[in-house]
Amino acid sequence: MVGISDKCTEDIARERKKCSFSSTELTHFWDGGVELTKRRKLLENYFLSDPELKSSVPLEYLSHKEKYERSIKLSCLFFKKISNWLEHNDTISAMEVYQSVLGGSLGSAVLKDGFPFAVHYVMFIPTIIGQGTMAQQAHWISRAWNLEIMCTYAQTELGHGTFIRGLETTSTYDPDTEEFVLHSPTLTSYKWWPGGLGHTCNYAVVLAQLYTKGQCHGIHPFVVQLRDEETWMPLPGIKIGEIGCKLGFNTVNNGYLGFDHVRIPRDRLLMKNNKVLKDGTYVKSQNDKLTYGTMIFVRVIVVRGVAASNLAKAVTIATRYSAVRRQSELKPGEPEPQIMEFQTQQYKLFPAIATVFAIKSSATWLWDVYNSVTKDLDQGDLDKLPELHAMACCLKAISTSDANQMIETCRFACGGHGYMTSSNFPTIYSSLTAAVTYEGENTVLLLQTARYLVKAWSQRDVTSATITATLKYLSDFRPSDIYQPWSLTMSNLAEAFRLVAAGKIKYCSEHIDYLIQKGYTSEDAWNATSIQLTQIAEAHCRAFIVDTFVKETEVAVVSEPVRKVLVQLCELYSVYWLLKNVGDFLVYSHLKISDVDAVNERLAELLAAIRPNAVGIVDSFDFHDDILDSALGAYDGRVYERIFEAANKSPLNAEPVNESFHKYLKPFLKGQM
Ligand SMILES: CC/C=C\C/C=C\C/C=C\CCCC(=O)SCCNC(=O)CCNC(=O)[C@H](O)C(C)(C)COP(=O)(O)OP(=O)(O)OC[C@H]1O[C@@H](n2cnc3c(N)ncnc32)[C@H](O)[C@@H]1OP(=O)(O)O
Ligand SMILES: Cc1cc2nc3c(=O)[nH]c(=O)nc-3n(C[C@H](O)[C@H](O)[C@H](O)COP(=O)(O)OP(=O)(O)OC[C@H]3O[C@@H](n4cnc5c(N)ncnc54)[C@H](O)[C@@H]3O)c2cc1C
Repeated sequence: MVGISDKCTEDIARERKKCSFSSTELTHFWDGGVELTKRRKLLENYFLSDPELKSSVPLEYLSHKEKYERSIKLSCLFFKKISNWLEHNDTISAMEVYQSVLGGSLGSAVLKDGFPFAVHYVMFIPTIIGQGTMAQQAHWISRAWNLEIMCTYAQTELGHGTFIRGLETTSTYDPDTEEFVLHSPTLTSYKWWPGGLGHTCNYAVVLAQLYTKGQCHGIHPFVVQLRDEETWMPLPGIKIGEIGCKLGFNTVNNGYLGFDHVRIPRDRLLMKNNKVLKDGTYVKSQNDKLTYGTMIFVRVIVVRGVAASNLAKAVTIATRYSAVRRQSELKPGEPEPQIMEFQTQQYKLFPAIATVFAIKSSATWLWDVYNSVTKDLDQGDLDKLPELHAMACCLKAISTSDANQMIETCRFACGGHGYMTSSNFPTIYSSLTAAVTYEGENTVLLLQTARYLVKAWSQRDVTSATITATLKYLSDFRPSDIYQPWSLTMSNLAEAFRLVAAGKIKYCSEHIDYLIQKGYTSEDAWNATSIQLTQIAEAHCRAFIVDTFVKETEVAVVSEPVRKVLVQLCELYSVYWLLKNVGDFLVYSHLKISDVDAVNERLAELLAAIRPNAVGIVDSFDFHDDILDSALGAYDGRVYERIFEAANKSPLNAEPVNESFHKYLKPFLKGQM
């Protein structure tokens, strides 16, 4: 084995030497500034140097029960450590610490398969903030924040996840006792999926149909105690358990929950937006969609915290591996090349790198808009809520769906070794692919954005004076019939994406109108157009992402070599997605068949231009080896030794002959069985 390691480390060191820009500078850009890089590293050092948070046996070799028990032990140690940090350091805010633990990648170094406490922070506390009165916030946030109680968010039921108006759990107000009575009338009304619900949480926000004075007012959030605070026994009338093994998230303790006429006080209804008075009178808020606010928040944080972050990990592993893995021949008789020399390999990796940066720039925009709209909502101004909802839906859907496919491609790019658990692809993939479904299944979210776009199309002339920035291209739209020469400038590419989006929105709107004229109901016309409707949401989202990425490369405060890399990635993102949907560009933009060769040429040029910098670019994501947790992707490139070390952690290798030989195999082979 001597020599292999040296060769790999030499290969990867050579890659770093030929980099044309400062990887550290790009790290600062990625983190949002030098100071933020420093703070991230400080936190990583604090947590990752603690031997208590390290596990000797890899998670995959534990039983389901052992995995859960270890996840609780590690979560407690981890969150205790967070409290200690916050007590002794005031340089980094609590919000930032929790963001890097739950929303960044740090947590995954401790609990690979997810935290059973995550929903407590990511959904329960935000729901109390968004839906609770000041008094409710004071009470519940302080209890939850101080970890006196452990909570989850129970919305989805066995029968309904998407169509939340169809939830079946009831909460009926009894004015005589000033209580609500929670009940699960059917098996399908059982809550199903909430993170930590199984055995970890003793409180939950429960979404239930509110009945008062014999009338149903739709779904509302209630804080419900599920388990005794001392004994942790389920309270009377509460039927609770864990939902069993899943593709991933096996340490998240997703649970089920049913109610048998469980009584809770009136003030457990979160009443910031809607109220029930003591006598049972219902007081409605200005917009019933405010109840859906927590979902917007999670969609917003998933874009960067889940999609960009997991894709960045996957492409770091695959790119570093491609720099040290040698295979086949490019030219007869020459030494085996690094697999990254193959153009097809570059095509698997570099668009994924570009997508990470593209998602990140849109995620930053989304987070800023979320914060500004939240402030407006607090002042009673709901004007920008529809745009935020539409953009959160399509960005969550497109970012997770791109990351899902590209993580698989990164695994393919690593050949057989990518299939090993020690590559870390299985965990990265399983935690990301869950996000395609949770917090709004992606098709459903694209249709939400499409609904907004079709409405905007019909109003584009009337509202052009006040139209929001993300829709301005609709009021500016002129069909591309008039010949204009095609050019491969970034401004022309961005314009082409807008033309495709506008052209497809126009087509869908006209198709719906046509079907209605033919006698379809508007609902049937919508359903009969829904494949194209999901595509308009994607086209709108791509145009937005390209636009945002272009603007970011223009204004980024970086050196020219770094800007050059960003511009190449931005162009690659655009050219890659153009060629993936070339038919649309031929139909709706100024692109002509005779221009397509030049676009393909440009793709090849960009791949070749990015090639020497590829390792440097993924290095700039600056993943600590413990966070990447991959035999294929560690910084030093010692791939083969790590694969071997990981294999030897298999419990089967602890003894030379397994007892099953004596019990079964031997008798079988000797014909004695
Ligand atoms: C960084 C790390 C972070 C996280 C990772 C760690 C841990 C977390 C892991 C997992 C957590 C997962 C948690 C969950 O999954 S919780 C459950 C989430 N569930 C969903 O998302 C359900 C999806 N369904 C819906 O959102 C809705 O039901 C619907 C699909 C939108 C349909 O609702 P409906 O009432 O039928 O609405 P429509 O009739 O279609 O529309 C009416 C009207 O309302 C507008 N609308 C819809 N939703 C919202 C919203 N959220 N905010 C604002 N406005 C909304 C819609 O556009 C329409 O407007 P019109 O003007 O056109 O009438
Ligand atoms: C790992 C994980 C963690 C989760 N955590 C939580 C949690 O903490 N709390 C919680 O409450 N929930 C949680 N969920 C539940 C999650 O939010 C739902 O699974 C999700 O919203 C999808 O709903 P569904 O399962 O009912 O899918 P369905 O709606 O049944 O989807 C099935 C198919 O039907 C299609 N479909 C449905 N409606 C439409 C439509 N209107 N138009 C077109 N197609 C449609 C979908 O596109 C999909 O192809 C979690 C789920 C997972 C996987």
